[in-house]
Amino acid sequence: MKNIRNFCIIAHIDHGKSTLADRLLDFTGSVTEREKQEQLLDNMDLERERGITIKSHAIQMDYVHEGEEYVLNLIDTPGHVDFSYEVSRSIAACEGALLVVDAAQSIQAQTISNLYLALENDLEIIPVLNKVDLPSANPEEVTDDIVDLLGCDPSEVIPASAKTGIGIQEILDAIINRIPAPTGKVDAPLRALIFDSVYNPFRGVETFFRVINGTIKKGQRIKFVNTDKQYDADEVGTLKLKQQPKKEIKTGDVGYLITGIKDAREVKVGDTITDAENPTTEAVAGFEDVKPMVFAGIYPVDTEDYEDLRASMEKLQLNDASLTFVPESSAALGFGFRCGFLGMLHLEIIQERLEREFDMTVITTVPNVSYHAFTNKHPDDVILVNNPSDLPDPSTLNRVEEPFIKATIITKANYVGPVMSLCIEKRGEIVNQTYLTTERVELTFDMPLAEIVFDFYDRLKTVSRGYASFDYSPIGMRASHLVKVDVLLNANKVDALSALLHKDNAYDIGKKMCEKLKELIPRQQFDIPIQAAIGAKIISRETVKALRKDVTAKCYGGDISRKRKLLEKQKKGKKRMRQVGNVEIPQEAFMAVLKLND
Ligand SMILES: Nc1nc2c(ncn2[C@@H]2O[C@H](COP(=O)(O)OP(=O)(O)OP(=O)(O)O)[C@@H](O)[C@H]2O)c(=O)[nH]1
Repeated sequence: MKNIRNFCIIAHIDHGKSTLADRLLDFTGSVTEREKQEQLLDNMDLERERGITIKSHAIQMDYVHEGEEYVLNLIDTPGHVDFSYEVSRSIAACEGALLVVDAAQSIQAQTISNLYLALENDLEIIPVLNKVDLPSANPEEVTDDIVDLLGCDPSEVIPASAKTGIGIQEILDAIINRIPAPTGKVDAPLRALIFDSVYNPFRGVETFFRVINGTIKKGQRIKFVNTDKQYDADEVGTLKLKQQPKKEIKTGDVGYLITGIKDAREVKVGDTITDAENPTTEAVAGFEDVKPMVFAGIYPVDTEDYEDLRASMEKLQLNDASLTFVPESSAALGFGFRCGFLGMLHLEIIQERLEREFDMTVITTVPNVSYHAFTNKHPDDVILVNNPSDLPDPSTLNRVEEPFIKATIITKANYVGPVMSLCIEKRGEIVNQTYLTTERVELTFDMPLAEIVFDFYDRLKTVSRGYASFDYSPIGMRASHLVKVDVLLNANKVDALSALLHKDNAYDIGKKMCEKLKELIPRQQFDIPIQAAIGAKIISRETVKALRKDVTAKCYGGDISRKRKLLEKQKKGKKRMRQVGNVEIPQEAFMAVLKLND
């Protein structure tokens, strides 16, 4: 045990975690020349393309330091706020963390939120000043920022470049000298923390764990404490670039487990693995079920594809346990699903995976958060509103509550004004303002989560010219005054375009929505009135003017098959459009409310 080091890399998004991980693997000879590929750990296609880490992964390196052999377990963590629960579990599996800070960008919101997570878990922090090779790097100033933040000595900050390899040796030495070896009871009953799992279509779910006490052996009968299910450990092993089966994994070490589980929902990150016959009395603390934060409807473009869509969603869920869905129907779109996501990025990823991996073309409706409604008749019973159409009739409504978050924004002093006005416009209340240095300010707001879902992040980037970073955590439900704004196209209510909005914004957003829809809905053979309404009251109106062109007009007389061909061609061009009543609505229109400021 004394020669094991378990560590993770924490950083703000794009500060170079994955690149640094690659360099460490290189340096320790954990990858052969052939296996070398940019961003080795991001092995999902989508991860590569977007250059972000979606799932955490672990990898083991062997390293010889002053003649002694060491095993280094690196746990790579995702940087985006949608996946922060996974970061917290990865952190709980380590004794130390490399805190990577970009030498040009300095400390950002997620640097701080991840650092707090690491400190809560008593991790040894090794600050790494990355990207010192950049011409725009500002090493002295950023080192000062790090020293201020951590209260450490400037000499503890390691200047490095994950790109050119500067400082890698120093980082490895620091991992061995500064991070404590794991402690744990070798003879105690098995107690292991699940920090991640991935779905493998051939082998079932692969579970990644860190042994806290005892040993896990191949063939052992084991139990997951929180789900209370038992399995046989068909295979256990360590995580080199490829998995290496082993007879057992001992206290302090990190490994993988295969039990033939086919459904990702059975394996919960944060759960405890123990021996079925001789279970541990204490589960690893802090287990929580991941809750979806954002909901949206997903519908097939072609109503006939509903069953295919269901099958695809089921398969996707086997592989992404944080996705939830229930069937719903919409008068406008027919049958589909109301899906729950961790955040907007997660929503985008699911939509893209449905298209790429399952060849499904889908329409996504306006995302909303989950509200709590209470009626006058049963003022104590919560009605969950995950869909605008679930909101009880306003006349029977006692009150509505919406989820609030604590938002932390770090920006430059010059941009405090615009950032504050944006947050206040988004119904935020300032809680705190701290100068981290003379240049950099940390602002804390209580804000409704719903306001973050709608275009907040993009606007924050714009008002701060990119110099603002943002992080949030939920702080519970608070009373709110909501109204449902409906949209009527050609006098037909399109339920899939309805949105729940705060009373004060409803008129303004309703008006902007009509204007935006006017841009997005293609002109057709007739005038299309677009109206926004609250209840029976119309609050805004626009019109899409009629178009006179008829694609088949030129085909007078002649062969009917030519006409069909033209219509066929036109239909292809109409992909991702839905016919509602007699109006064709493109996919963008369903998301119009998110793009009101474009
Ligand atoms: N010049 C320079 N660029 C670097 C260095 N380290 C990383 N980069 C670049 O910075 C960008 C982001 O690096 P990543 O390693 O993907 O960042 P990350 O923190 O893993 O990002 P997420 O996985 O999305 O959280 C990439 O374009 C890297 O090539 C460095 O030391 N010097």
